[in-house]
Amino acid sequence: MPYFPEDFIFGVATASYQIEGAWNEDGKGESIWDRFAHTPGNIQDGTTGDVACDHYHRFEEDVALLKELGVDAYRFSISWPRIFPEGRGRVNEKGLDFYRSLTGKLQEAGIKPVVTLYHWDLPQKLQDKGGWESQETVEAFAEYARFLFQSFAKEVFLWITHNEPWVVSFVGHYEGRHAPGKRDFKSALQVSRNLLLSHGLAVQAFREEKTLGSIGITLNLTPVHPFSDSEEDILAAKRCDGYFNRWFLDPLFKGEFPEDMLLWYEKKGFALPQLSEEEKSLIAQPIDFLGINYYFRRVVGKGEGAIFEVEFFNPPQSEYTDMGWEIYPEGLYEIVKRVSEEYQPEDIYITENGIALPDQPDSKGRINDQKRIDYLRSHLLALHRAVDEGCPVSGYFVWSLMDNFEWGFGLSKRFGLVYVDYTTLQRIKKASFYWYQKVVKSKRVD
Ligand SMILES: OC[C@@H]1[C@@H](O)[C@H](O)[C@@H](O)c2[nH]c(CCc3ccccc3)c[n+]21
Repeated sequence: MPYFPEDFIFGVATASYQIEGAWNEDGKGESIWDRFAHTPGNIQDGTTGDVACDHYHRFEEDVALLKELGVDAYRFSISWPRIFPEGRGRVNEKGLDFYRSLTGKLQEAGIKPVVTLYHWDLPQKLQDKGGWESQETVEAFAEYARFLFQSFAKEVFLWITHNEPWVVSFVGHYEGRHAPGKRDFKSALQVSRNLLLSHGLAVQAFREEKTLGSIGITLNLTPVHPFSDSEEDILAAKRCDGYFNRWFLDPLFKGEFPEDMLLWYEKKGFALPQLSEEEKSLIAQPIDFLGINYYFRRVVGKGEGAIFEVEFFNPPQSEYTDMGWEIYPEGLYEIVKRVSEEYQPEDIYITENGIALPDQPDSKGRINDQKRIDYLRSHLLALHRAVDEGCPVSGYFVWSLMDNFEWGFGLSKRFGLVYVDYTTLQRIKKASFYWYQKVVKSKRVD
């Protein structure tokens, strides 16, 4: 019966734009996701985060759910434009008050706050001046981070500078499926560089302000397997591993972008200016932990696709989630082992893992999401193997506490341990809520 260490942290995760609503209340400035979701055609089901779970007004009820769940920690993100409506300069006191109230309620409930500084909702005013392609946003982020370290100097357990710089860079600026909806590979490369620089400046500010707690960054990492053992499929998998994983892991832990990827991009006409020695040491300064978001693996082979010349495969014998993602629990073990051995992070937290299912209440209003219980169990067992083999993993956060606004898919994808009825905003605890409650209490997965 696998037990996790007594001090292992079990939590759940959310993000500001996905749950808060109150998109233009109490002095909050517009974010790029407000703009993106208000632009017809961008969100598959035509919904927006204008209300979402209305967490801004219902946070006390939601903290009560967290207390009932019994989690050790709760990961949430701070909405930058709620604090600085124009991105920098004027502070919106009511925005700051909201997060003071939230952290106060968490403290009362004995739950450790885990704060993500940036989970994609950039102030629109900064986007109007170039967004993450611009040095101004890099500097504004450092000011925003420093202000939060000063404002919450003692009450935060973990600080995460960025959530998934890969998604911000390539889904937001190359694939165009996320805000700001650009489709320009050169912009995506420039954005990835600026996100890393802004991360470095924030870590520096954290150390200078002598803020309590730990600081790190969260990456979405996916094992990449070749479709066959042909030379060209193996090379395609290596390219994809560089694109999805090593592009951020190498600069953060080795101070260099991966050489093979720089050469490949140059060959494709996208030369990235060299990082100066100072920039390399800024990006690669020591962090206290690496956050890993794990959901699925990728299986690839040689393809004619434009920049990467790869083709993605969906193994027919696997099961898939409501997002169309393969269910592959061993991938969590694989990625933790690989990162531990190749990059030797100080510490690792699994900052997201979860599954979207077409959850609906039955005739008695119950939601028996057994498939979510099976998904979480299999991934926790895979994680336990890595912990048992000595990998430095200190915690695990389920995505998500409750159903919420799933970016380009809107409100149609449900990841929560708690169901949200978007017409009444009623919260309904799913079967997985009670299952996870027992895991958190016993530190055991059976
Ligand atoms: O999709 C579920 C969650 C999002 O709701 C979180 O905000 C985000 O941090 C997050 N990342 C991933 C995996 C990476 C990914 C994101 C978007 C598209 C494809 C893969 C899954 N999720």
